[in-house]
Amino acid sequence: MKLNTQHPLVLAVQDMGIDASHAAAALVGFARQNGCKAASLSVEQGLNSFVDYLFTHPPDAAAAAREHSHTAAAAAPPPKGSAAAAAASRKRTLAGPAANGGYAGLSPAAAALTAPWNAPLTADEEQLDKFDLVNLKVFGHRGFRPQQKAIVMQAVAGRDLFVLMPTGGGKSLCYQLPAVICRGVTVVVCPLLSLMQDQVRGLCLSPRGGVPASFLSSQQSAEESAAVKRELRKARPSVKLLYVTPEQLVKSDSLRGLLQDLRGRGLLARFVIDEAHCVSMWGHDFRPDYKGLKLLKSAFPRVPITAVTATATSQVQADIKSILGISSSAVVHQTSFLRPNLLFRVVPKVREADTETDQPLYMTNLIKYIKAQQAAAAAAAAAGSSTVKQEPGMRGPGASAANGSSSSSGGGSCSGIIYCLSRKEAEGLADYLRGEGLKAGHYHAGMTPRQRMEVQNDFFSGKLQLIVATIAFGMGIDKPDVRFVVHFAMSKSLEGYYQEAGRAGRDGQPAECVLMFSGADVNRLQYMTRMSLRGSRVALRFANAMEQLHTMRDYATTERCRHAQLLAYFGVLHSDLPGGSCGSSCDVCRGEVVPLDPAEWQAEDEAAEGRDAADGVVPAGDDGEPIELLDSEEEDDDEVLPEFGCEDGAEAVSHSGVHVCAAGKRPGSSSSRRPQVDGPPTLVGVSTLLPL
Ligand SMILES: Nc1ncnc2c1ncn2[C@@H]1O[C@H](COP(=O)(O)OP(=O)(O)OP(=O)(O)O)[C@@H](O)[C@H]1O
Repeated sequence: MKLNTQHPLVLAVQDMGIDASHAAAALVGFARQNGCKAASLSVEQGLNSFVDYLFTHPPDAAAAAREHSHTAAAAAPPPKGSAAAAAASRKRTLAGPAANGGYAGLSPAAAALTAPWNAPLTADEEQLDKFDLVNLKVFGHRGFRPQQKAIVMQAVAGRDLFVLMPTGGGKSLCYQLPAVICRGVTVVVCPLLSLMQDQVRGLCLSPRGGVPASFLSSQQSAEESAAVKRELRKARPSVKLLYVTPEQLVKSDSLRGLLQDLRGRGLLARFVIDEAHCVSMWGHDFRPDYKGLKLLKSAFPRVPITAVTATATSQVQADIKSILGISSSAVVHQTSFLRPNLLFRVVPKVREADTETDQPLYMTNLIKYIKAQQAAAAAAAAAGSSTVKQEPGMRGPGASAANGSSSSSGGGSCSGIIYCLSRKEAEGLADYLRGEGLKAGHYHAGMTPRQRMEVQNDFFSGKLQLIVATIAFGMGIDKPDVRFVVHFAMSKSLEGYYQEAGRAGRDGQPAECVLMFSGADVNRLQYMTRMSLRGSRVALRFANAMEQLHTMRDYATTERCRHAQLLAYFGVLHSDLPGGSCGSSCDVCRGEVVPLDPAEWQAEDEAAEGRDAADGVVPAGDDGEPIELLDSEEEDDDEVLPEFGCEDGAEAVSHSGVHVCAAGKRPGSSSSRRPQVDGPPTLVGVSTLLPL
């Protein structure tokens, strides 16, 4: 390694489990031996000093100026010609290292550069209040979206909160920003391990310097979780956000003991219940362990709670509040559910064979649709436009080939997600699309965590343009430029559909959500629901699941503004869409409905009734594979299985807490399946090299 000795070197280390400080010391020693001025400091030192600064220094220009003169006086002159010298010559240095006791051996200007949020403030920045300043410097946002700031302010004031925002609305900031500002640790309950890992990685590796975050999971090694716990026991833990699964929080006495210890020291800032709809059995993704979270209010009565979800009807909201013990008068923040940039369409899944390809017509149309989308994106990129105007007369994949041209694009890249009902269907369709020259990958819960991570990364990097997936894909996926989401088969509920479809167009640019409707798919879902939830113990849930399925079917088969139907379902039609229809953001309002054949799904419905009377038949999809209503990595999670295993080793399918045993088997308490996980290494710390 050759070092540039002209520049001082700062090694910022976040030590939360891995022994990064040893590595840092070794590197610093090496750098010094090679004539470099070098020092190490912790990333969290920078963040803490910034937060401390905000509390001790009101953001007015005079105070900032005083701080500047104080730090400037204390500063040792940085080496001439260095970046640090340039920084020191700029107007003001925000971070007061002397006051905050950090950065031994570094000049303030050099210290300021070690974490970008400590960089000198511009005159404009000095006018910002602490919320705007943290939003800008730590999260990189120039402003707040509707409701975000009010939520953040109330969180910092210690209120219980209920946050209801659509997919991609910006819910994470509503608890991550208060976590940065507030003293102590914010505990985030998160349903999926992969989601926790993504969030922690995103926070720690932020280009703006990172927010110290970590997680506890049963899939960590003992050393890793011990290191995280050791950090939490410190007088001043560096971790600002700690992610845990509901299972851990409910079942682990030692974790709760640790949290009680933090609470006793005034260092437990808040509980956040992410995907809070999982708490309610009326929600579309009920998960029994979430119900156990009712213990939080009794065990930690003074610790505020934020419940966060993208989908909750008023019944589900009431249920969540009652279970979590959030007072009914707690502030509910609900932003508009209207996503006007999304164009909703429903198209028939025409099964007749295409005479040219011998494939069902819906396959031909799907290919044409995707290629047309890509062509339009390329054309838009070539024309230097970031969007392509949605032209009347354009159709989704169920329409005739002649109409299969594109309707939306957000520029050069054209990513899409295609949701399937079963793993086999997802694999088969991805294969088929690749055969057609499309860059497609598949994703489902049957893949190893490493395989899933690879596919996800390829999708993010653009190596793959299409992901063909079961519903295992998507929660927490923050890819802004997904231009279309096609449902190859309908979802099991309208809430699920809106959440999945809502992964399109998170950047606010035009995007399409196309549902390929077929009576056969209604039948598949209906039959599987019957099989999975029948029995007296779950009678209510069964009835609820069927109602959800029928609401979904009605969405597809009713010729009424699609946006209006969705908003009415969430009970916000009048506030979000005062005119009662979107005007031009759905096939109905654009007069582009491709007619469905009512006889098809009505006949299927009756057929399903008939089949349901016949007993003991394992429901199967077109491909002969059992249909997966439910597809979650959690089925491989040994935190979940013990409570929901099946008798006699019968195969258990699990998704979001709904466990299905093979016909005739009762749910039991087997913990025999302990999966091998070969996922990516658990992230408990990061280190960053920052040359000055
Ligand atoms: N104030 C803001 N300004 C600019 N971008 C923002 C702002 N708030 C959030 N974002 C961005 O919006 C995107 C979506 O945010 P986030 O992931 O929090 O959505 P979400 O509501 O949690 O969605 P989901 O329900 O899908 O998880 C992210 O890329 C985030 O950085």
